Amino acid sequence: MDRIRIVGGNALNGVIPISGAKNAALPLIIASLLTSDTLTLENVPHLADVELLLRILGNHGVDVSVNGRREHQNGSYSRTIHFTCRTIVDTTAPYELVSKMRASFWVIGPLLAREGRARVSLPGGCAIGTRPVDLFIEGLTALGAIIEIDGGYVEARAPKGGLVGGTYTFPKVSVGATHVMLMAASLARGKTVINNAAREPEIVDLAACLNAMGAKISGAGTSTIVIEGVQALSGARHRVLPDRIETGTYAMAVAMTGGDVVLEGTDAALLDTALEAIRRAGATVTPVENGIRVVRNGSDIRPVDIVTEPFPGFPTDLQAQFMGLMTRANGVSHVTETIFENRFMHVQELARLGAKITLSGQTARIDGVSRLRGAPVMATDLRASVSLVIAGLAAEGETLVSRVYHLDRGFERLEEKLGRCGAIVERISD
Ligand SMILES: CC(=O)N[C@H]1[C@@H](OP(=O)(O)OP(=O)(O)OC[C@H]2O[C@@H](n3ccc(=O)[nH]c3=O)[C@H](O)[C@@H]2O)O[C@H](CO)[C@@H](O)[C@@H]1O
Ligand SMILES: C=C(OP(=O)(O)O)C(=O)O
Repeated sequence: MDRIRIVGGNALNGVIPISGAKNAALPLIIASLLTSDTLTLENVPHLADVELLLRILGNHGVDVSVNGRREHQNGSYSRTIHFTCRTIVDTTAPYELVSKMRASFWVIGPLLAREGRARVSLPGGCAIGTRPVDLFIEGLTALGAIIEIDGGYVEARAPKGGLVGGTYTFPKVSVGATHVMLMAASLARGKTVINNAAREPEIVDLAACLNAMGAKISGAGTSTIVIEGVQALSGARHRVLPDRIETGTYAMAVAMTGGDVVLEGTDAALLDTALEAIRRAGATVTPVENGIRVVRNGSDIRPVDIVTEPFPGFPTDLQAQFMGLMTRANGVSHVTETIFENRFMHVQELARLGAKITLSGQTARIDGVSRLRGAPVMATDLRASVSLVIAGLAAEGETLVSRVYHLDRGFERLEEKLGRCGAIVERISD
């Protein structure tokens, strides 16, 4: 199993190209199930999660053709992928595939809308909480679906004549269930109103792509989304938006090590709250043409308290990385996690590097230390694993991160991107 070896202590200087967003690419790829025409997606990142989803869609009858691999001078590459699903050949998404990644559960929306039935295994994904699917079931039921859970599978049927528009108010904000409602309601008869919808940029990106395919969605990016159902969707061409979590991760890495880096191909507006927290921690963060420049030269890292919240709040997917940064702050900070009940597994691994963190319920108190020391550590989930990389970059000596398959789910060519900016980071294949 691969490991990542880091020798800490170098500042980061240079340019880091930001890839297309994993969490936008996944629902966009799933949307290809909604049409018999070709959906073309540009800027699709090369990640384990994307490759797995391509396999899952192949199982449903989607023909996938990858082209346009384009090397950039800075080491990123985007791919253009064409998806064509003339007919859905299988409406079952099996346990073996769905249990590996939570987003694969989202195929339930298009399968149900286009074929009138879906049998989808209960999902897996990062072990960061219980992650139930009750909101998906309630939302789809509001569109007339009849749903049962049997043998670990969610079995859903549309009423005769297909899904019908309805009104659903989410009792709690859910990104995934909002994606699924957008896809399902786009092909329902009549009008759907979703209240307390997720407002994440990835929702806006999916709505834009669906509208390019002929859907009639308004209000994406606000709490109320209205969808006028249409009879069929057509093909379209759409570019995946930049990855705001990858952007924030590298911005925090620079704030941690010091240095001067331009994050290229991204947009500060996607992560205002996180960038503001990085500024308060002492880095200079400036939007520049086609990206963001992050600089910290000499100044201390200041302690900053954060609380994770749905967009536009501080993203839970940057919580572990920010905690990594705070381990070196010149004072006490607090990190409160409100989205997932078990997203603190990086705490004990950061402690191996010398971090001082105490947990009390959903809040971590971080007593900043003046130095971290390299150590063997274990990745426990996707974002936790990259928080260990950030800490390792600033630690004295060697840090060895094991279980890097977690990292490969969401960070494209991480060691190459950091290496080009002066970090000593390499992958060791045993
Ligand atoms: C592939 C992808 O885009 N994943 C992101 C997505 O995950 P995901 O879409 O799974 O996250 P949700 O927004 O649905 O989850 C938010 C909260 O709602 C709860 N919930 C959700 C659905 C449900 O039926 N019942 C329920 O109780 C969850 O357990 C969690 O506590 O949004 C999360 C929150 O920003 C991010 O951390 C993930 O990176
Ligand atoms: C938690 C994440 O992914 P997933 O929802 O697929 O587990 C993530 O991207 O940080």
